[in-house]
Amino acid sequence: TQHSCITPIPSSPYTSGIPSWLSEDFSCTGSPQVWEARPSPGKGMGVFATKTLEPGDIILQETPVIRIHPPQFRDGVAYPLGDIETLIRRAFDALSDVDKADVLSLYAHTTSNEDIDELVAIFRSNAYIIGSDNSDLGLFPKGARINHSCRPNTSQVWHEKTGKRVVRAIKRIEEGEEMFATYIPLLHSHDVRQKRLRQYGFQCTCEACVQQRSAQEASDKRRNDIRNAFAAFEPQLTLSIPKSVAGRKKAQKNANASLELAELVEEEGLADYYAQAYRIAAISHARIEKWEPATLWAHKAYQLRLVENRESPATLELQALTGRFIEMWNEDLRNESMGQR
Ligand SMILES: C[S@@+](CC[C@H](N)C(=O)[O-])C[C@H]1O[C@@H](n2cnc3c(N)ncnc32)[C@H](O)[C@@H]1O
Repeated sequence: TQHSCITPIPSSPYTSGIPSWLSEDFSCTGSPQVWEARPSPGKGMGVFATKTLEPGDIILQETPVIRIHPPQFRDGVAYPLGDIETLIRRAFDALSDVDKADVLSLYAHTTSNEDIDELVAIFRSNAYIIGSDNSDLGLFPKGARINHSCRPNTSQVWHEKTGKRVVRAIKRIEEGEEMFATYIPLLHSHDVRQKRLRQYGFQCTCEACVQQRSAQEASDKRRNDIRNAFAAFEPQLTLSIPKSVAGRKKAQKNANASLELAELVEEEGLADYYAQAYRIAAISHARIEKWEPATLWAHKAYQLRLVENRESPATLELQALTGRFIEMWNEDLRNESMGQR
C-alpha cells in the first residue's frame, strides 16, 4: 500500500516535451486519512493533521456533493442567493439520505433579521467556486470544515478533468496542527481582509489577525509592497534582453528587486504566492543573462506549480522556461571551460 502522497518530481524532466508520467492520471490511492475534524476553539469545527505533512502532500480529494451552475455568476461579485435557491433545492432533493445528512450538518451563518432558506445559508457559508472558468459553485462536506486563515497552510485546486477538488499542504504541517485555507485574496491589509470576511459572517481570529499592532502594521506593509511589486513587474516579464545601457541598468535593478520580493513573500508566509514570486525572480535574472539563478528560480516555481496541476499552462510555461535557462547556463559553462583551456 502507498502511505504517502507526494507527487514525484523528477530531477531532470525538462529535456523533451512532457514526460510520460506527467500525462498519466496521477491519483493518490490507498493513502490513510491524514486529517480529522474536531472543534477548533472559537471557530466551530476545524480540520487537524493526524500526521506530519510536507508541502505538496495531498490532504484530501473530494467530489462536490452538490454542483450548480448559477446563470450569470461572476467570480468576485456577490450573487443574489434567492435566484439559486431552486437550483440548490433541486440538487439536494436528488441526494441520498447519507449525503443529505452530511449537507445539513454543515455550519450555516445567519443573522437574526434575515429570512433565508437553510440550504442557501449552508451554501453561503461553505460553497467554493469551481469549474474551468470559475462559473460553478460546489459544496464539499469534508473540505468545508477547513477554517480560514490569512496565512494559510493549505491550498486547493479544482481539477475539471477528474471533477475533484484537491487540497494540499503548502507548508509543513505538524501532527495535531490545524489546517487552514483562505476564503479571500490575501494581498490586502488587515482591515480590508476583515471587511471581506465579515461578508461571511465572522471576525477572523487567525494568527495573522491577532498579532500585536506593530506586527500587524509590518504585515500590512509587506502585503501592500508585495501587491505593488507584482503589479509593477507584470509589464517587465518578457524574455527580451535589454540592449541599451539604461535598459540593462534597469534590468539589473529589477533582478535585485525580484530577490527582495521573493524574500518578502516568504517572510509574510504567503505560500500561495511563492510560485508567482519565484517566476518573477527567474525571468528577471534571465533578462540580465544570469542563467544559473534564472534556472534555479524557474525550477523552484516549476516544482510548486507541478504539484498543483501537472498540465496547467502555468506549469508547462515554467517547464519550458527551466529547460531553456538550463541550456543557456550549460552554454555559459562550456564557454567558461573553453576559455580556461
Ligand atoms: C466553511 S466553514 C468552516 C468550518 C466551520 N468552522 C464548521 O464548524 O463547520 C466557515 C465558518 O467557520 C468559522 N471560521 C472559519 N475561519 C475562521 C476564522 N479564521 N476565525 C473565526 N471563525 C472562523 C466561521 O464561523 C465561518 O463562517
